[in-house]
Amino acid sequence: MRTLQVALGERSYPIYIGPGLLGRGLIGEHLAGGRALLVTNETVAPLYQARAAAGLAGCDWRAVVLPDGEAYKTLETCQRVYDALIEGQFDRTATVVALGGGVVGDLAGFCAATYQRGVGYLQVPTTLLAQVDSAVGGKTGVNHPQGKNMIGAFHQPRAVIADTDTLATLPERELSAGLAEVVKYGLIRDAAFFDWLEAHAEALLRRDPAALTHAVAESCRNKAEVVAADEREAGSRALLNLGHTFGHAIETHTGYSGWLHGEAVAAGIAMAARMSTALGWLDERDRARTEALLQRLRLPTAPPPIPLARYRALMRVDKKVQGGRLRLVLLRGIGEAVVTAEFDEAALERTLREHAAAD
Ligand SMILES: NC(=O)c1ccc[n+]([C@@H]2O[C@H](COP(=O)([O-])OP(=O)(O)OC[C@H]3O[C@@H](n4cnc5c(N)ncnc54)[C@H](O)[C@@H]3O)[C@@H](O)[C@H]2O)c1
Ligand SMILES: O=C(O)C(=O)C[C@@H](O)[C@H](O)[C@H](O)COP(=O)(O)O
Ligand SMILES: [Zn+2]
Repeated sequence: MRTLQVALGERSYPIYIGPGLLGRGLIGEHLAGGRALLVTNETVAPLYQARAAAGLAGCDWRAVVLPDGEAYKTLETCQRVYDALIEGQFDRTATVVALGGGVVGDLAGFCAATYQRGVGYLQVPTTLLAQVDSAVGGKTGVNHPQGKNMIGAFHQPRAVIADTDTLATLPERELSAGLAEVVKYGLIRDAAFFDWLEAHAEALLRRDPAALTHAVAESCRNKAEVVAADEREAGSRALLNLGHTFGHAIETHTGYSGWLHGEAVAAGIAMAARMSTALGWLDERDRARTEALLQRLRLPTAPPPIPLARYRALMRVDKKVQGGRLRLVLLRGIGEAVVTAEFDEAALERTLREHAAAD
């Protein structure tokens, strides 16, 4: 087992990474003596609820099983979690245990942040995307029909327990989606990790355990450092949004179904790279390396056709907009990104026009 730490003073917490962690009692050890509500979904429950129950042996807990899918990451679904907490007479010593992918983690974390003005929660991620990204850092929330993650709260978990055995049952498409966020860390701050990903793309796709564990651990290390430096995204944390302004627009446009978050982020990263090259900031060789790696990982590098005016409007529904000005994460090189509003609009226009549908 690897253990990392997210260093946030009194809100610091461990990230455990390794095989066989679900049944090892780690969940029970982090309940701080209170009762637990396990939040999971209809796909994950039959696969892993029994193993999580072994990790909760001797504890007082119950479960709520939600419908599966990004389209259910809504306030309406939160209501089901609140109902379970109230019907189960959970008090402020309760711990919410999020067992599942990023949808379950974001939603259960938000319920924990808001139930009785805030109770503790544990992230027990079972997708690659959740293990490398969403379980770490305390961004919780749900979608609004007009914009991704528009309702939410910063609320750090008490621990992250990433059992890498769960990745064995992940559909191939979901594995690739998680790899999009892994590539992101290489691009924004870790050129050596990007080189490693180029050398190990096939090993990752065939789920070589050592390669997957390394990818999870290096991703968590990078994310923990970024979050520790800027917990509430006053500045540098926004780099973790590489590709997301383009990508969230795809997810909203498609009604949170059809495109996976990681797929939309991959297309968004490729678009951010093209725009960076159009601005003269990223050389063509590094842009081509970026696109080639995403493609080898079986990820899309272009958005679906979206009318230009709609794409522009969707991109403005973004938490990085300040004073009406769009800010984007753009690349200066592999391993070097900036968040900026200072770019030539023509480069953005050109990037959007390349793929736009007729208005
Ligand atoms: N909070 C953050 O910092 C952050 C970061 C990145 C992404 N996100 C959010 O995370 C979400 C995407 O997360 P995701 O990619 O995990 O999607 P997801 O939660 O929808 O999970 C993907 C699919 O895999 C299934 N699944 C989960 N574990 C499985 C397993 N071990 N075996 C088989 N199937 C399994 C799920 O039921 C689902 O059908 C988006 O809502 C995104 O906005 C949040
Ligand atoms: O943790 C962060 O910060 C991120 O930006 C990670 C992203 O991968 C994630 O998709 C996040 O939810 C996007 O944040 P948002 O603030 O743009 O909704
Ligand atoms: Zn993301």
